[in-house]
Amino acid sequence: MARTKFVAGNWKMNTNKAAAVALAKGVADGAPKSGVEVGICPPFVYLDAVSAAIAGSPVLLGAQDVYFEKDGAFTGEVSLAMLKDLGVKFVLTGHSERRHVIKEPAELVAKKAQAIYDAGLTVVHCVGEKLEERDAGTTFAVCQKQIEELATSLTDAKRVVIAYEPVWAIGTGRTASDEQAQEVHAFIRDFMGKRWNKDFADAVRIQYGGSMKPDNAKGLLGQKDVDGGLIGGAALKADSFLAIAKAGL
Ligand SMILES: O=C[C@H](O)COP(=O)(O)O
Repeated sequence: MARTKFVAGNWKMNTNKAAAVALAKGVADGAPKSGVEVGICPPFVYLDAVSAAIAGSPVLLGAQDVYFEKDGAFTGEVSLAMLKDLGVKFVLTGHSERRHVIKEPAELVAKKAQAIYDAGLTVVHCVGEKLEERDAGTTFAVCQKQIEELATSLTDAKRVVIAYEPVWAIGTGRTASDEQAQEVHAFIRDFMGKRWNKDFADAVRIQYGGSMKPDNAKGLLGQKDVDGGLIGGAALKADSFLAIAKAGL
């Protein structure tokens, strides 16, 4: 099954309005028109400006988070309708910073993933073990439990993306080796084949995230089950982000 690679930049809580627009324009100007999908997730408050900056380009607009309710008294939250209004096509769920820093519980992650899918958008569901979990030999078990947050009623493989992000590799400069990444990606695909079915699992894209840079992207993206990347630090400069995206061609 040929899977088009998907490289997404997660800007996290970085940039200001002028920098966000300039970065978005830089990415839009240099993004490959085919062969690899490219997306960017600016902070909520810059989504509108970034949406305008990438209009007419192949770059997909993503959001870093969302709330699962449709509307109402949920102070500080942002709905899927609001995101769709601005042209958002995909939304992250279960990012390790939300799980471990913000302490978002698995039940809430699961509700968000379901709501994103039900709204017709793509879910980029992040999974990954902490260092102590890797050392304890529970990497596969942790990833499996986090994949199980997705209901099996999510059957459109085009709109389900998994991002495997070992927590010990995020923002640390310490990347999983090509072999370590491939081993977990293969496990995830195999597990998804059992939980959904093989056709679904063969079509789902599994991104790698965690200190992916231009110099290690080719090796990681060359692995059989690595279908793209979720990029943090290196996505804050258009040239390094585009170099990673082009490594996926
Ligand atoms: O969402 C992106 C990941 O957390 C990776 O971040 P990083 O590339 O800065 O390690």
